[in-house]
Amino acid sequence: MPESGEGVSFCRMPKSTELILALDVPDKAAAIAMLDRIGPDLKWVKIGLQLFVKEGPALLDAVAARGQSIFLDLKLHDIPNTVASAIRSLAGKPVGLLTIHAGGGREMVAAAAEAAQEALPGATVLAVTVLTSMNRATLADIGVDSETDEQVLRLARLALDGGAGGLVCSPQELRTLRNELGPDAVLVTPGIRPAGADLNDQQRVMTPADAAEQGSSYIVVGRPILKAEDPAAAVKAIQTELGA
Ligand SMILES: O=c1ccn([C@@H]2O[C@H](COP(=O)(O)O)[C@@H](O)[C@H]2O)c(=O)[nH]1
Repeated sequence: MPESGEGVSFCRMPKSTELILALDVPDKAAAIAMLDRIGPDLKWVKIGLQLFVKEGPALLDAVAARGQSIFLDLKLHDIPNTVASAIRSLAGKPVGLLTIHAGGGREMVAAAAEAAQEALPGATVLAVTVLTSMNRATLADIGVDSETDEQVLRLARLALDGGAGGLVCSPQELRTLRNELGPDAVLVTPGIRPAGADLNDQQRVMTPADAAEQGSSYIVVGRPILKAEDPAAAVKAIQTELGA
């Protein structure tokens, strides 16, 4: 819970911020080549839809065998039974973090959390709040007439109430969520761009250093590393920004 002193409210922060590489490459060969180029200093790798759809669950074992922890970013969003069944299909796989969409509702989140407890003990189910590629206008397009941070907070409360172990949000909501949830909440933030980097399709962004300062548990970075001339140097530069 937030602390306050002499009328000023402030929030304690998590001890450190870890980098997760979004391994958005076409296939296993490209994935392994990229991990070889980056080397052993990277602890966390995010496998998303592009790579998982192409290679299937066996890829998880191949990456884990290299000693890296896996964030499986499937953003599951379906009726509760289907989401729970998909998670049960992952039983025994080396997954440390797994995403579902908070927008699937409380029952879906609860079914996912329960299935993960059985099938993936030790994994944290993260609920995606509002995608970092969205803003006030694109939320309005889908009929959500709220400020982005209000919608993030609404979905965050629902997801944690339903049993999610953490949240995916943009770094721009970190201050609000830390104040609300305290230092122990797992807050994972894509939408990270080193100063001067191309935003691509991201809308709600922040630099690695600022996201760390605002209390991100894990930052997720893809294209600024994958497209860099020297991905290992890009990883090192970000880790240095994080104070690692
Ligand atoms: O709200 C979200 C949720 C997930 N992502 C994922 O993170 C990476 C970001 O990649 P960049 O190349 O650094 O933009 C990507 O895999 C997304 O699927 C997100 O961006 N926003």
